[in-house]
Amino acid sequence: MKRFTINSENTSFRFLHTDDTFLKSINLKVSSGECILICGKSGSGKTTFSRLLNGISPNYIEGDLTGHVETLGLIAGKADIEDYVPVVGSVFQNPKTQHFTTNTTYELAFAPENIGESPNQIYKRINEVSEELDIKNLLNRDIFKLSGGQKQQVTMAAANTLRPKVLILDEVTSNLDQNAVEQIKKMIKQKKEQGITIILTEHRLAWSKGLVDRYVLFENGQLIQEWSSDEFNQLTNHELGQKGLRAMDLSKKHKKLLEKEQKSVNFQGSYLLQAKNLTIGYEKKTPILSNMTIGLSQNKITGIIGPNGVGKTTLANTLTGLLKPLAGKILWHGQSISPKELVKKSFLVMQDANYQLFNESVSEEVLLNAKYPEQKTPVLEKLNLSGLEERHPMSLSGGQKQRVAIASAILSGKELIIFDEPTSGLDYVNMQHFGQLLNMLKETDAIIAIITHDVELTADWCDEIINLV
Ligand SMILES: Nc1ncnc2c1ncn2[C@@H]1O[C@H](COP(=O)(O)OP(=O)(O)OP(=O)(O)O)[C@@H](O)[C@H]1O
Ligand SMILES: Nc1ncnc2c1ncn2[C@@H]1O[C@H](COP(=O)(O)OP(=O)(O)OP(=O)(O)O)[C@@H](O)[C@H]1O
Repeated sequence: MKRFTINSENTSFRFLHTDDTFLKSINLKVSSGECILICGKSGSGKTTFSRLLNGISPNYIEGDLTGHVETLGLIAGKADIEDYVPVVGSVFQNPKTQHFTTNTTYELAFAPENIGESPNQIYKRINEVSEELDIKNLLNRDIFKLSGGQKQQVTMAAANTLRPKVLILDEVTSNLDQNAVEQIKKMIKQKKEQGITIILTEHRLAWSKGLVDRYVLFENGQLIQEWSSDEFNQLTNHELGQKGLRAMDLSKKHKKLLEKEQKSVNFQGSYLLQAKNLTIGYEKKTPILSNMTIGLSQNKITGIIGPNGVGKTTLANTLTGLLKPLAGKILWHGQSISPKELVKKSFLVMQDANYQLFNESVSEEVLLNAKYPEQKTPVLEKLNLSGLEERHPMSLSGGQKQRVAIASAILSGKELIIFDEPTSGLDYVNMQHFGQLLNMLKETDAIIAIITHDVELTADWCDEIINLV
């Protein structure tokens, strides 16, 4: 009888303290060297299922598991989490939750050290894996001082140091630029040739072309459809959209995006917020971006794009007053404005929603400092969060957390709202709804900027683009 690397038979799972079984009777068999992509709307159960494959559930995220699910002979519910460590490498949706150390090199050394390897072996592994992903420049750095994309790359490398036979990658490209995505694609191709089994859970599908053998669709905790890559490639964007999925072909959107680029700022124009000769960074000696002149308007959505580590988040921190400029001026209605005043006027939705969810329930979270509390119900409805008002924000799926942070920003009524990678956990439908909310926000005269690597979001919803290089 053929032995599968992953074998799930009638797997069902009910979260602790909940009444209903969430995952329902999942059947999936995956062979060695296969690459499977699990797609589906935000909250459909992609992460919940993948956690049964790497031991996180039910070991850490507890619940009632029935049926049978095994990964390389390790049976969920019976095997300890330590048994999975050497053979299953995982990258979680939010890299922050999985760092064990504060230095990138220590982070890569962590797993091999734990299984008692010699310093020489560890050094060799770090060397190999950082070369493979082209991240040698990120070694020996403070993890907390990395950009979002850089963190994602280090986490990807750390998941690979032990050369696991199965890789579970939860939205690994959501914060990455084109170049970094290409490195990851190259690596996955090599892994497949070596017989490694790969499970991707993704909303952005375009990058997976030519890489994935089978696509499976989750909906409301059920696996409802399966396609070969050929079958999937034949689906039109319209058909994908009907299933709540994003487009496979982004070339037209790319072109449209580049046409929108904001070439230079005309100070005669109506830029409410202007930055003149702005130099930003964390230390005077090593500025991140120098002598920039840019403007943000009311009634327009400005996309801020550029490669990983170029300084997009640093710019957002500066424009919202969290970081002092190293040189240059920020003007509001033509008048100089201090960082303290900027803080009062602005709301920054951070790249990692975990950093800004502090309350006990979704409702409390979105109403904290809300200027428009009466808009709570329609905004939550638009963001598909109705029914989750009493849930603890930390028990939500990645995309749901992201939408809670977005709802807080919209209800805050602040004059300047910057979203840092707001769509990393969002499916097609939620992305469109988010875009529609942005259009409504435009009418309130708020200044809206979006930092993103999401081509679809930028091409569809941004009126102007600031391309940082
Ligand atoms: N500990 C928990 N208790 C109760 N419900 C939970 C818990 N963790 C997750 N859920 C719910 O289970 C559902 C599936 O979540 P999951 O993270 O698997 O979704 P997902 O498809 O990966 O979504 P996303 O694309 O947003 O990451 C969501 O509705 C989520 O709120
Ligand atoms: N607290 C910090 N102290 C020092 N350097 C930092 C700090 N935070 C970020 N950096 C560095 O500043 C540079 C710009 O980072 P930033 O987060 O602004 O990039 P980004 O364009 O938003 O990248 P990404 O697309 O990967 O999110 C990076 O090289 C990063 O390593």
